[in-house]
Amino acid sequence: MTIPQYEAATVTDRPSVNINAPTSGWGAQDAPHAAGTPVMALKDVSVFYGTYEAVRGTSMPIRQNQITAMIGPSGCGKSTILRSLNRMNDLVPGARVAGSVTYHGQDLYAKDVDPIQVRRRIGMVFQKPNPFPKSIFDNVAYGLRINGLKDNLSDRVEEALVGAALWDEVKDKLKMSGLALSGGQQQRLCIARTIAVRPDVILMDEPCSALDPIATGKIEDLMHELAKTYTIVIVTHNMQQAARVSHYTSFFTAEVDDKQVRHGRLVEFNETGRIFTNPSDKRTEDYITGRFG
Ligand SMILES: Nc1ncnc2c1ncn2[C@@H]1O[C@H](COP(=O)(O)OP(=O)(O)OP(=O)(O)O)[C@@H](O)[C@H]1O
Repeated sequence: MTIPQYEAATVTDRPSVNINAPTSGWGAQDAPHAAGTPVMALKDVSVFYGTYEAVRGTSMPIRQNQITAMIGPSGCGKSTILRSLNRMNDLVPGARVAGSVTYHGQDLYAKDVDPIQVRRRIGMVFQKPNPFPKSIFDNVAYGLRINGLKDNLSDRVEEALVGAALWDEVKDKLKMSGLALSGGQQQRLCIARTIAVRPDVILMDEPCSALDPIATGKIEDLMHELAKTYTIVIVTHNMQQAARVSHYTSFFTAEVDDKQVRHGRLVEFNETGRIFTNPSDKRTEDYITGRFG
C-alpha cells in the first residue's frame, strides 16, 4: 500500500478549537489556518458494522480549502469512511469506528464531544437531493433555527442561497415548496441548507449521481467556489469528476481475506494530478485506466 506520509504534528500542534462550543460565525474563523494545512486527519481508521470490518486501516489528511475526492469500486467503503468524518455512523445501529479521527487536532470520538456540534461544523450533502417538504426559505432557515441562530434570518438565508448559486433562480419565490424545484436546484438548495449554519467542512456523498450533465456541471462549478471558504470531501463514482474538481484523491479498493470476506482498503492517497497521471500503485493504475471496477 502506498500512502505518502504527512506530518500529523501540523494538526495536533495547532491551536485548539472547542468543538462543543456553539458558534455563530464561520467554523473556519475559529481556526484561521493557511489553505492546505490539514483540518482533519484519519489515522489507522477501521469501521465495523457489528463484527464485520467494512474498511480497515485508513490514514489520510483532509486539507483546508481543498477538495479531497474518494474514488473506488462499489462496496470498498468510501461512504463508510465519509460518514466517519462527522459521526454519521453513530446513527447506524452496531456501527463502530476504531483508530483516530481528529478535527483541528481533537479526537472527534472523545466522550465529551457533542455529535450535534460535530455535524454543524462538518456538514453533509447526500446523493439524492432531500429537501424538506417546506418552503425554500424554511429549508435554508431550518438548521439556523434549530441551532438558535435566529438573528438576521433573512440575510443569512439569502447569503446561503447566494453561496449555493441558487439565489437568482429563487429570490422571487422563497415561499414556494423546495420540492417544486428541479433536481439540480434541489441539490443546490440542500447545499444552501448545509452552508447556512456556516460549517467548516462539507462532506458530499455522490452529490451529482442523480443529476443530468448540465446540473452536474453547475454543482462542480459551485464546488470550486465553495472551496474558497470551505474544506470539501466528495465521494464520487465518476473518475472524470474527481479529476475535474479535486485537489487530492484517495483510491480505495476491496480486498478479500483468507475467509473470503471483503474489506475496504485505502490503496493510495495523493495529489489528484499524481493519482491520474502517475499513480504509485498498480491497482490504482488499473482502476483509472478502466481495467477493473
Ligand atoms: N449500515 C450498514 N450495515 C452493514 N453493512 C454496511 C452498512 N453500510 C455499508 N455496509 C457495508 O460496508 C461495506 C462498504 O460499504 P460502503 O457503502 O461504505 O461502500 P462504498 O464504497 O461507498 O460503495 P458504493 O460506491 O456502492 O456506494 C459494504 O460491504 C457494505 O455492504
